[in-house]
Amino acid sequence: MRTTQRLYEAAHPIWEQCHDHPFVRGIGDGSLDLEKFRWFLLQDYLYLFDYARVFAYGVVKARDPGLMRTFSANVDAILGGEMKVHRAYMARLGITEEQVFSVQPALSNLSYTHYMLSCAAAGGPAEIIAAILSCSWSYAEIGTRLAAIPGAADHPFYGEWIRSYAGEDYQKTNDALVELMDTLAESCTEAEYQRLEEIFVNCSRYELGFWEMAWTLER
Ligand SMILES: Cc1ncc(CN)c(N)n1
Repeated sequence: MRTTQRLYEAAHPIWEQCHDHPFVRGIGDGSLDLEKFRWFLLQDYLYLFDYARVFAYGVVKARDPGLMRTFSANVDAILGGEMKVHRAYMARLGITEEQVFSVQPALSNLSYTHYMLSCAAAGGPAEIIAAILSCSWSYAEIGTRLAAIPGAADHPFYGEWIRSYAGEDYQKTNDALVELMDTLAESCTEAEYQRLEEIFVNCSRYELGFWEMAWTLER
């Protein structure tokens, strides 16, 4: 069985809770309270800077030039690609980048990013990809599932969010990361695999916590 298939199965019950979370459901049926989305957006914008830093660790730790370029391209894809959608929503909601920086990250957010950064600091490229993969992959799945709800991707406000994660660019970037995880784990021992699974499942738990943080407006 592919490593990513094992990882997916290990985290599957948590991912299903993410799909069932009222915040995610609210994006899908358009009923999500704007105040909750606004809080999510602010927190997620802060989150993505650290997420990009986790990839930057990969640039430092990779020995192979091709792998360095992959990590570097992902830093770019986050700062210039995914965050562009956030900036568009911020403009719609009248939020400036300066205002985001005056917001305190919620503890669920801070704990998540610090966990990923500590895995990246202590590990190598495989641990780094394991730490970012549940983030990238779960959103790819959420985007795809939400886009399959009739009318959801055309919603005047939440449609753009759905289209960005269901879109070809995001899906392709995620597919490449899934493939990279399999490549990097190809010759790992069972004990090394267990460490990757631990990281992947913990990050999936943090993903669920992030939805809950936004839903409860955790400060
Ligand atoms: C918390 C979180 N997790 C995942 C993603 C998708 N990159 C995100 N933007 N934010």
